[in-house]
Amino acid sequence: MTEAVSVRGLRYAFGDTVAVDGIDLDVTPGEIFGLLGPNGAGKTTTIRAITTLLPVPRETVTVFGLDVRRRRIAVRRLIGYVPQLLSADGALTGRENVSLFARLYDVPRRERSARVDEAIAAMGLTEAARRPAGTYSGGMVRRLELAQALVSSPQLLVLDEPTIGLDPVARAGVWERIAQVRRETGMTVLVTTHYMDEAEQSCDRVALMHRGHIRAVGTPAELVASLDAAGPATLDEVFRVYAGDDWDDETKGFRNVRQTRRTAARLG
Ligand SMILES: Nc1ncnc2c1ncn2[C@@H]1O[C@H](COP(=O)(O)OP(=O)(O)OP(=O)(O)O)[C@@H](O)[C@H]1O
Repeated sequence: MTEAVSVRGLRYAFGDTVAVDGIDLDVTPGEIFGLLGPNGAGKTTTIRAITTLLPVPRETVTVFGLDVRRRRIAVRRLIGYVPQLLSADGALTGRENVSLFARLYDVPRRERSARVDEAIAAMGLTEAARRPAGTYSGGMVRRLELAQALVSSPQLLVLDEPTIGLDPVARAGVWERIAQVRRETGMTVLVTTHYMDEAEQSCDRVALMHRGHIRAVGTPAELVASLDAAGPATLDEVFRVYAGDDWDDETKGFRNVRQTRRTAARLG
């Protein structure tokens, strides 16, 4: 089977700073895959390589079998990308914002209006679409940005920290919409986040990234089970083992978490 994303030995440095240090990664078509890690782990750099925005060597990254270096334009047509800092134009209505992207993505004129309406509806913004985006809440702006990315009907939706800075209700709303789109279209979703609880609930598989390396890959349940904790562990705890202060001494990290959990269990 052709993977939606395949990364082999990707390394990327900004001067002396090695942001990504030789990672391998496979994203299966149709899954919601979470790339998790703290600030500076290398998540955004990885995403930018996958979305053709960084010059990477040939045969290190493919998207649906297409090499991102050699087939840049074809790859871009397959991807809907919502970067961290994108923002909608507050002076335009929601619908105008999405229409702008439909034109940018070259959505055929005949289909444009229907596709704009579909993307807006998928993000639950039909009522609000006539209002200027400047009147939207943070969660609505994020959902509008998702609608912008969806209007080209991408096969791979790439989201960099889609819920950062949102309140818990708005965060849940964004994830609900992402899950719904995946259910209805079978679209592959690659998402970065540092909210472990969200990843645990919403991602089929996750990769834990730390200091440019991928430390573990699996379903949230597999990773939690791998911790061998005394009581039910959370992905947050798994992550702390891999990315916490104890990371330099892995064994000690595992022992510490187990110890903490045993103590907690004893204390009731
Ligand atoms: N344009 C750049 N120039 C120099 N260094 C950079 C640049 N972009 C990223 N870096 C460095 O590369 C490393 C990885 O950054 P990256 O943005 O990929 O991490 P991240 O996991 O996405 O974190 P964040 O969530 O904070 O964006 C960091 O040490 C960062 O300072």
